Amino acid sequence: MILEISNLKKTYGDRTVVNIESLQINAGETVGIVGNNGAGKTTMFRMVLDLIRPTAGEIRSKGELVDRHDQWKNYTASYLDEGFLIDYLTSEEYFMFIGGLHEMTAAHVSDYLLQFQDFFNGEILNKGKYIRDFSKGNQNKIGIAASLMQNPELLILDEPFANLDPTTQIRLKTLIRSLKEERQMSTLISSHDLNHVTDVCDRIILMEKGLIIKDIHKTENTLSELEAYFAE
Ligand SMILES: Nc1ncnc2c1ncn2[C@@H]1O[C@H](COP(=O)(O)OP(=O)(O)OP(=O)(O)O)[C@@H](O)[C@H]1O
Repeated sequence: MILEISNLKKTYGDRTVVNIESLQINAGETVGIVGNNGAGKTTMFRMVLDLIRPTAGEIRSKGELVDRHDQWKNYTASYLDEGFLIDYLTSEEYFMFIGGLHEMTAAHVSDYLLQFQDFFNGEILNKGKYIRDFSKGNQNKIGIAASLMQNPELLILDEPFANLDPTTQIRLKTLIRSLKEERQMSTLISSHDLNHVTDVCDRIILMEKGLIIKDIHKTENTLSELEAYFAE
């Protein structure tokens, strides 16, 4: 079990925005989190990554409480938003910086980036631009590629398909699938794109007002089931 959540609550004032009794994520699963604006997806991710403190409850990664231990940081990578980037660096400088944190040499970083040629689609490297001057979609690509530099066992992405062009959306799905197959990587993806998320995930969790309303193992009916739910 890579992640185990129990009785997790986050309250702001008198509003409970996350209220998850129990959720378990198994190693190798690709899990999509769907739900309308304000459902609590990002807040849940922030608690899982120990970026904000729960009001109550526990989050364990491989059995260890994430707010008490650091071991999970060695195998957990994430890209939630552009706040994860360093906007006054160029993309190359940023990759070198992140690579340095993982004890990669400059040559190793350059070599690593070769596999992202398709994903970057010629828009990321050698542009002589600071990260702040890239489009949101291209910032996404930089953040996702950088998050994967540590060879994570668990990857957490917040709305990764938003702002990506259709070609890159498809390439991102291919990338996630191949990392699952090659390395048994587990992925948590929040998304408003029901098509992409049901396509790439084996399990879909539907949240509403902080609660888990459905936890579905994907079948050929899942997309239409979700579409019917959101059409109501
Ligand atoms: N720091 C905060 N103070 C007060 N309320 C907050 C805070 N952070 C989040 N919220 C509220 O918590 C609720 C859940 O927000 P969250 O961003 O987790 O939802 P989400 O499912 O990620 O939504 P979206 O699909 O719009 O990204 C929202 O109503 C939001 O306004």
